[in-house]
Amino acid sequence: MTATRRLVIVGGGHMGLAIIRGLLGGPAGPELVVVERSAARRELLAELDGLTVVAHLDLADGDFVVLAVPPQVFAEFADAERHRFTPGTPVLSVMAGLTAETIATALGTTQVVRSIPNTPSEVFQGMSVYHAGPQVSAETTAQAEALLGVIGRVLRVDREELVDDATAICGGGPAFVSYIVDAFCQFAAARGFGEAAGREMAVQVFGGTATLIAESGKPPMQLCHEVMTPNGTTERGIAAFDAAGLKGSILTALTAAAQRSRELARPHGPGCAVG
Ligand SMILES: NC(=O)C1=CN([C@@H]2O[C@H](COP(=O)(O)OP(=O)(O)OC[C@H]3O[C@@H](n4cnc5c(N)ncnc54)[C@H](O)[C@@H]3O)[C@@H](O)[C@H]2O)C=CC1
Ligand SMILES: O=C(O)[C@@H]1CCC=N1
Repeated sequence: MTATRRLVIVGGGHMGLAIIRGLLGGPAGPELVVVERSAARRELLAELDGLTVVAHLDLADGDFVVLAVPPQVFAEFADAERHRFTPGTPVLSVMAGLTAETIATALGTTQVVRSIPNTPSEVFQGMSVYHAGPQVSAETTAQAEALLGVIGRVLRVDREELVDDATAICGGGPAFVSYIVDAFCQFAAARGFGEAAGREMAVQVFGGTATLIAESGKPPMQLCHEVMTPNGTTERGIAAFDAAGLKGSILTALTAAAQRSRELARPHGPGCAVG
């Protein structure tokens, strides 16, 4: 990223802030600027050392732009700001749904990398998936990959539509996992564990299992069966999952999320209003 003058992040919401926190905690890089239109949000962002917070976009040669506004406001943003972009302005979009072509056409730059990161980027445990088409230069691709690499792991895909599926798996994944962790915490609380103890157990089980899956290289269902002592306690629990169709529900949820990403590609289409 040596060629980059400033990293300009547009949108300092949940995802923008997770990226900013990750970048601020990583090795020294170019000047970091966030453009945020909400005054309350700017106040919160201003508490971070090493970050320049502004209300309005202003671009110069050498700036690398990260778009982290909701997809529903992108068209309005592009209408207001396209005059600041040149055909060579490098852009990394983290917006769900919107295709690189839509973004490139709206802003008048050919240099658009489309990605989907996730909130664990804040603690360097992100999982980002990106696509860079043939019109994107090697330099822009390398800058985008280097940025995402500071905040976690990065996977490049050669078909852009896979970014929609990765949006379900990686982008939304932390929400799906947190939802399940919450159920573990609820059970612990109902059985009389204090909140901290329930949280500690649940987090260590999820983190420990993720590490075990990664380090053992074993298929997840093999590890599942290694826990299921015949006629034991876990077998009873998995039978309850199967009876409730849990795995089917998870597949349905991932499919729905990926479908929503594809819907968001049509920002003015039915069902694409904010909220
Ligand atoms: N939250 C997440 O875990 C993930 C979000 N994303 C994507 O990141 C983007 C942002 O999502 P969130 O951070 O969750 O939303 P958010 O609503 O928390 O943040 C969006 C921020 O953009 C600001 N904003 C809106 N229009 C603006 C403009 N014209 N100029 C400057 N700032 C503007 C808002 O004030 C707000 O602070 C979305 O496109 C979403 O699809 C991608 C991956 C994961
Ligand atoms: O829910 C959303 O639309 C965004 C994209 C992936 C995670 N959050």
